[in-house]
Amino acid sequence: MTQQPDRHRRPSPPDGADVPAPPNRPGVAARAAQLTKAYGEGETQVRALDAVDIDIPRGRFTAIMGPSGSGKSTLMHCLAGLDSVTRGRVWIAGTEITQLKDKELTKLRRDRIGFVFQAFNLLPTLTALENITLPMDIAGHKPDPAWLEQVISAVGLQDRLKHRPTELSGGQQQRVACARALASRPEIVFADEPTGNLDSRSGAEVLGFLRRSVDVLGQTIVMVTHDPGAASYAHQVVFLADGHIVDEMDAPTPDRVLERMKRFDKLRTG
Ligand SMILES: Nc1ncnc2c1ncn2[C@@H]1O[C@H](COP(=O)(O)OP(=O)(O)OP(=O)(O)O)[C@@H](O)[C@H]1O
Repeated sequence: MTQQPDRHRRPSPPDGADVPAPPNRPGVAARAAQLTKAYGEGETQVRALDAVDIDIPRGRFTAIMGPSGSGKSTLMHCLAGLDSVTRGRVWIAGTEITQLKDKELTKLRRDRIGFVFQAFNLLPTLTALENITLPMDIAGHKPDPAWLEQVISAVGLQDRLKHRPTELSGGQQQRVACARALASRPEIVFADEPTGNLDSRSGAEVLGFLRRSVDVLGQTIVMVTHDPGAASYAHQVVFLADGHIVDEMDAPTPDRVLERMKRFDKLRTG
């Protein structure tokens, strides 16, 4: 259980030299190089991310943690092509998304990325199954029946497929949202506080499913969370502070993550 602080970081190339390579290695699902995101201008400018280098390993569950305002959501949004970058480059597998036009980016997000948010965002008039396949139906893609069955059985929703969201518990609704994110077999799934609206038991069910979707179904997941217990379901945790990656932890436990987070509090108050 050793920490490997440099595993996902790459040395920063000097300006104009050694342009970072696209992540052709099969082990890298997403990469950011010198990713900087600033909001606003002049004296009121906030640098939410400051020259971040990160590789997201394929087939692993990565949690992103850090104090409030450290840049977690901004990092996730920039990696997923939901937000533009101020400087730097981002790839999803071999595709540099910071070079794509809006339409191409929309298509890439639809076809290659899955999303799970704190709000379940299910359509109330559709059944669970219809919600799960909706993005693929809109895109005109047919789900692979064997894969869909695997995903539905992994989330434990076989008996609930004809129910509408109001007939499901919060945990079940979020499991529908997870199945929807995985239905198209995306290259990477981004989850932003997926258990933020759930009680601890339902949260554990959802996190257990996310972990199984990596271990059993071979998916890649990146999750932003405030909760050390949630982060402990991941294979590794990346810690952000003030827009920088400041630490990483393999095989996290709730206690070790909590201890690490306390050190941020001490820095702030001490
Ligand atoms: N649209 C925006 N306009 C201006 N500043 C923003 C905007 N979005 C984020 N910021 C600022 O960027 C910094 C990083 O924000 P971000 O939401 O990424 O942090 P976070 O770690 O996800 O925070 P939290 O844990 O509170 O959700 C913060 O200082 C925030 O106020």
